Amino acid sequence: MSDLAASYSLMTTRTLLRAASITKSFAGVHALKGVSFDLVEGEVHALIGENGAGKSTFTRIVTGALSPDSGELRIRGHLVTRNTPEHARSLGVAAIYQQPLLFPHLTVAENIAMFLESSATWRVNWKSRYSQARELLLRLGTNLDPRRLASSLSMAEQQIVEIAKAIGSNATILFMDEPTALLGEREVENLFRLVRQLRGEGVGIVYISHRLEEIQAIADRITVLRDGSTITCREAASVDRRDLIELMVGRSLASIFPKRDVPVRETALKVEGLSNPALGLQNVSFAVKRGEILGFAGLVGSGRTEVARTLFGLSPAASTIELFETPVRITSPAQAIRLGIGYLPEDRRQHGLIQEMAISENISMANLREVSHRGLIERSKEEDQGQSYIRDLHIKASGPSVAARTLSGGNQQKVALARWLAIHPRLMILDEPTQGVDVGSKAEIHELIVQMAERGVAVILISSELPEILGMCDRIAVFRGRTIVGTLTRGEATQAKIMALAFGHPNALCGEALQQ
Ligand SMILES: Nc1ncnc2c1ncn2[C@@H]1O[C@H](COP(=O)(O)OP(=O)(O)OP(=O)(O)O)[C@@H](O)[C@H]1O
Repeated sequence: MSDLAASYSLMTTRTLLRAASITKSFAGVHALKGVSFDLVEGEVHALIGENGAGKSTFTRIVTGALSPDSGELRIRGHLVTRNTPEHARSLGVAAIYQQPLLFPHLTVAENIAMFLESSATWRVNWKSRYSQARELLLRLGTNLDPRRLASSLSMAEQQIVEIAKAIGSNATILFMDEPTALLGEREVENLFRLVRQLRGEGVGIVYISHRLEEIQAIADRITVLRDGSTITCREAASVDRRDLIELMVGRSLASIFPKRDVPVRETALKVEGLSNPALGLQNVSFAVKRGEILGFAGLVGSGRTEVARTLFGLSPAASTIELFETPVRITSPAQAIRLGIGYLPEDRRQHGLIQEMAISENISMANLREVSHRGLIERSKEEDQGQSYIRDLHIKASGPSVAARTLSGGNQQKVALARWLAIHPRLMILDEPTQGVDVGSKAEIHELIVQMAERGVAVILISSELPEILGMCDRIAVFRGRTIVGTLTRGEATQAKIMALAFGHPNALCGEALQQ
C-alpha cells in the first residue's frame, strides 16, 4: 500500500470525513479519477489544484449535490451510499461557495431563517428571527443590519450572510469554496478569525482557494488535486509556495507577475470631478494613458467597481468624460462598446456568462459583427473564433460548442475575458480578473494583460489582491469613501502605503493627491 493510501485508510475517532478513491465522469469527461481525502476535528484542511482539477465536483459529492460513480464516502463514521443535500446536512455538512446564493427580495434575517427553519414552522417569530440573525452576524464581527434586503448588499456582505447561514446550522464539516474571492482585506481578516474560532470549537473546515498566501496562513494540512486525482497530502508547515505551485501544475513556474515595461503613449481617458449620486461616487479624478495599466485599489465598497460601472454606462454619470480627447457622456453599455470600452465585471454570474450558451456564443456576444456576414451569424466563423481563444487562453474544454455551465469556475472566467478581448478594446476595465483562477492561469492572464498594454490598450485593473496590484500596475489609484484619495507610482507603492490610504491613516497620505 502506498504511503498516501495508508494515511487515508487510518480512521480515528476524530475523523469527520473520509473519502477513498472517489470517481466521477460527466459524459466522457473524467472529472474525478480517484480522489482520497480525510478531515479530522478541529483542522483546516486545504484542497487545492488548478482550474478543472476536480475540487468543486468533490465538494458537490460530499454535500450531496452529485453522486459518485465509485469509491467510498464516510461522514462522521456513517458509510454514505445514497447522499442527498438533506442527508449531508443532517450529518453536519455545510458549504459556502464563492458566489452567494441569497434570495434578493428577502431580508438578511429572512434569508438566514429560510435556511435554518424547517418548512413546518408556520408561526413566524420575527423578533427571534432578527435577534438570531444579529447574533450570528456579530459572531462574524459585522454589525450588518438583518433588516436589509439581500439585493441591497455588496458581494462581500452577501458572502458574510452565507457564512452566517452555515454557522447557524451548527455544521461540523464546513466546505469553504473560494470564500474570500469577493472579500476585501478587512473581511478576510474577520473570516480568518472566525475560521480559527470554529477550528478551536472542533469544526473541520475544507478550505478551497487559489490564493496560496491564504492557504499558508490558515491551513493545517493541504491536499493537492491534479486532473481529478489526489497527488499528495502534506502538513502545511512542511511545504512552501513554490512546492505547492509545482505540485499543482506538475511543472515549475518562472514568474507569477510578469509585468514588463511598456512605453506609455497619449492619454486615452481623462476623468475630472466625476460624480454619480446613484452610486454614491463623488468628485473622482484620474487619467489613464495608452499602454498604461492603472490599478484601482481600496476596500470592497470603496468606489472602485462603481467607477467601472459608471464608465461602462451601466449607471450613467451626469457629467462627461474625455475619451481619446473627445468629450463623451456614456449612457449605455452598447455605446461604451462602440467607443471601444471593454468591461470584465466582478460578478460573473450576474453580468458575465450565459450558462446555457456555448463557449463560442458567449465569446462572440459583444462583437457579433466579427463573426457575421450580411447581418447573419456564421456559426463556423464563431466556432473558429471560440476555438482560437480556447487555445490561446488554455481553456480546459472539449470544444467551442459545449455549454459554459460545464466548465469549471476558473475556465468560465477565461471565457468571460475572451469575450472582451474579442471586441478589440481601446480601454479595458478588468474587475478582479483573476478571481477564482489558478496560479498557472493567473500567470497567463497577467501575460495577456501585459500584451494588451503592449498593443496600446489603456488598462484599468481593479483587484483586492495587493501583490497583483503591486506586481502589474504602472500607477495605483487608491479609493476610500467612494472617491480617490491618492495615487502612487509603481516605484513608490508598497502594500503598507496602499493600506494606509485605503484605511485613511492620517500619516500616510503619500503620493500625488488627486483631490487638490
Ligand atoms: N456538469 C458538468 N458537465 C460536464 N463537465 C463537467 C461538469 N461539471 C464539471 N465538469 C468538468 O469536470 C472537471 C472538474 O471540474 P471542477 O469544477 O470540479 O474543477 P475545479 O477544480 O473546481 O475548478 P475551478 O478551480 O476552476 O473551480 C472540469 O473539466 C469540468 O469541465
